Amino acid sequence: MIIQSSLKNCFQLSHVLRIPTAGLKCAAKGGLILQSVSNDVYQNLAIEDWIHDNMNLENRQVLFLWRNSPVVVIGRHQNPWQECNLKVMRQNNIKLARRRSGGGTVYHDLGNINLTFFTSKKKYERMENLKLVVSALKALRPQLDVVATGRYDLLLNRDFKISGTAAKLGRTAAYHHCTLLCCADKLLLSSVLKSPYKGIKSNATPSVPALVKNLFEEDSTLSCEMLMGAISAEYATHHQIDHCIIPINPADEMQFPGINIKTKELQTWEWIYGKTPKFSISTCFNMIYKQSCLEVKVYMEVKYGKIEVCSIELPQQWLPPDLCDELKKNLIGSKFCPSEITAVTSALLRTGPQDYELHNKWNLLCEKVIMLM
Ligand SMILES: Nc1ncnc2c1ncn2[C@@H]1O[C@H](COP(=O)(O)OC(=O)CCCC[C@@H]2CCSS2)[C@@H](O)[C@H]1O
Repeated sequence: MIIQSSLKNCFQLSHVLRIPTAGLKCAAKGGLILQSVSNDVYQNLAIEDWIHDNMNLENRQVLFLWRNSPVVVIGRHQNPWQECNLKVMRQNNIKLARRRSGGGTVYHDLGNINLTFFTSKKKYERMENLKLVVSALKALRPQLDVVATGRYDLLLNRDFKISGTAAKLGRTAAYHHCTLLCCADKLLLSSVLKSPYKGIKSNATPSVPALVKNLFEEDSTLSCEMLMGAISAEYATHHQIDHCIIPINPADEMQFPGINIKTKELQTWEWIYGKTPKFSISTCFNMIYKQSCLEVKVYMEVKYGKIEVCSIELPQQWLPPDLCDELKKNLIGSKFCPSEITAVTSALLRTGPQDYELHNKWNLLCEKVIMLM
């Protein structure tokens, strides 16, 4: 594998990537292989957007290789509360990202490779790309049993998923991106992709869970570097271009004008959580107070990630209705998010009942409501 830092024998990157303005059209044709120097998911997703929006892909195909630090990546139309365990993610410092393509939820870490195939909309062909990946794997290890399925997964030994696919089709440009599991943390993968939240109803796209395997489990001599080298070599042969991988820095505003705004947007709460399709949650929990247990029923409707409707049912004799109403009133309009609800309830508790027992009961109720998020 040749990683070109000098860009000798490669297209001049600045020339190739610059936005085509009225007078400046990117002249270079053929294929291009880029690899991100960043492991930041938001930067890498932003580069995908940037290439999609700014590069002239009419006569050029681009393969972009990238890896991320631990993150769960949900599809454009998904509900993170339905798809993953946000508590476990917070505890393990695993980020959450929403991508612009549709489809299901996947887990990434440095043991997972991402491949993005950019083409014009006309040349967009997912099966061709997956066949290229299969050929690359076969070239590296002929004994591997890897096949592409009708839903564009790659399966190892018939039963185990090693790659998942999603795509974005623009007006003229398109990209198909897929994962490839080399040696990701499977324990974390399965624990973060299990939602503990019950009673959610929505029209969000559900994921299709599968048994997964790392290629490393089949052959422990394989590494991400070898896999990326083999895939880029296959891509170069297929497109009759030099096998050179151009490293790119997705924080380079000079090279990618406007990239930092794109990165910031992908990091906002409004994009990650706020784009969740409207949903409702109908659940109940038990509260133990002074050796007695009572059941609390909660119903909420959440739109743009914010609580729109809220009802909390609990015995009147336990907590005066006006206190419960006060809590509901303050929850409406707040983000369905533990840090925001903690701030809201802490402010309420400061001005709330001075009576020691009522204060404790109210505090307990607030804590339980926060745990739903
Ligand atoms: N990294 C990875 N690779 C392959 N399969 C995975 C991975 N993580 C989880 N899974 C399994 O796939 C299902 C979800 O399958 P489902 O088919 O619902 O979704 C997908 O495959 C989406 C792939 C998106 C690829 C993009 C490429 C760049 S950014 S993300 C999940 O429940 C697990 O069982």
